[in-house]
Amino acid sequence: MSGREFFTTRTVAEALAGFRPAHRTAVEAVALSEALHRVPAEDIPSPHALPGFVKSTVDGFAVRAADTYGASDGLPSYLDLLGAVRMGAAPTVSVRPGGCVAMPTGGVLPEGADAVVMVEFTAETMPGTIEVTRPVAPGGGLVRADDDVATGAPLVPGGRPLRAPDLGLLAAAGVVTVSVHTRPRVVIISTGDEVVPPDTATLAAGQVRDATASALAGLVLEAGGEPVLAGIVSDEPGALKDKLTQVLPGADLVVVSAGSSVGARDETAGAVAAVGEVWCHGLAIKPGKPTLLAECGGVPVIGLPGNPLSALVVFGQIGIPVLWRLSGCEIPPPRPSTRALLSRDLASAAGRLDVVQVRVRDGVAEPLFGPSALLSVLTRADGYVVVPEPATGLDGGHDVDVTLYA
Ligand SMILES: Nc1nc2c(c(=O)[nH]1)N[C@H]1C(S)=C(S)[C@@H](COP(=O)(O)OP(=O)(O)OC[C@H]3O[C@@H](n4cnc5c(N)ncnc54)[C@H](O)[C@@H]3O)O[C@H]1N2
Ligand code: MOO
Repeated sequence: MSGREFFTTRTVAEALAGFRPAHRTAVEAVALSEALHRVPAEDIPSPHALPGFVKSTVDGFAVRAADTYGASDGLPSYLDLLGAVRMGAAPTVSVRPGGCVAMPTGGVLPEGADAVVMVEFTAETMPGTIEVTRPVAPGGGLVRADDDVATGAPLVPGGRPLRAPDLGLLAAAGVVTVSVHTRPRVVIISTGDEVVPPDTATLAAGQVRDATASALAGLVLEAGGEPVLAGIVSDEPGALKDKLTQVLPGADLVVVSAGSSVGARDETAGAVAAVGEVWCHGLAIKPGKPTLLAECGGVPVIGLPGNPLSALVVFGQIGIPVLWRLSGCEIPPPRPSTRALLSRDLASAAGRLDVVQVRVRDGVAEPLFGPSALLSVLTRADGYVVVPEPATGLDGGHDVDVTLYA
């Protein structure tokens, strides 16, 4: 052990508030079919009012509301049937006092009418005469031309990933291409002389297959980024610096796993300092203390702990919020969560954020313990519980928030 230590330890809250790259990815036009989960750079205004015409919301008869006032089973109103509106076509008749026009749901309200009475409250007692047994107020049974969206009003907000209904509203307004931020290119570098590619059939003593890069690539995809696997870099002095110099020009974010601790061969801090500026080295989080945050020529660089479990936890807490910001996402999607009864006490240190993996069964959250050298804890977990920075622990027997894995 060299006697080196973490010099610039920060809390997770400080990192989320202070490690906020100014860089945003470029904007590109994409077809609606490609736009799910992409982030519009700005509000997208509606070129037209929606639905665009006064539209019946029920099957029934277009009427003048005043002609139905006081109508009841005992004392119905009788109206002359003047014609019918066809779906998808302009009305060819108008409604005069004492008259009505048959309406399908979704039809255009004819001139002269101000409401639609539902067919359930009518009967054709004689051919051409409609009996109405319930009054309808003006505006009843219809939506106005701009009730959904007014001309020029935003269809969807900028800075929020597009959801399925957003695509529907854009399509309804005839907006078939949208300007969205490009997916951040996240370059993933694994380091360590012992780390070999996952397709290595037989391991020599002490070798491990690269678990972290594949898992990080999955997290990047889930968060809307484009993972770029840049391979495994040896612990040889200078190798990581050369790799960083090579990948930085094409990267929006660089993630380096392992080599962030304080051991004699831990190279990340030196390599990053040679090409940029270290923002913090050491994060008050468990697991994941050996984390390094840096900026190299405007590109954020995250040095993750070597243990894959710790690397994934830190990427979830810090890397994904950074990725969202890079992609122009000012309104991050909420992570799925549930409330569950914590089965036992959790101890923590004040000032440190603890991320505890849990299984959730029948509303009870059972912590999964084990050294962070064991990755399978994450595959067995249903989610995690956070012990926030100010707390010294959480008491068992109380409900806690569990963030769920999708
Ligand atoms: N004296 C101290 N020693 C350690 C501390 C500390 O604070 N003081 N922290 C421990 C913690 S916690 C972790 S996490 C590790 C992090 O160290 P490094 O970031 O330098 O990572 P390595 O030592 O290179 O690797 C740790 C472990 O993970 C395995 N590994 C690395 N990369 C991969 C990969 N891509 N896929 C699968 N497994 C990987 C590596 O073989 C090691 O077993 O430091 C502790 N020590
Ligand atoms: O932080 Mo280590 O990252 O606890 O396994």
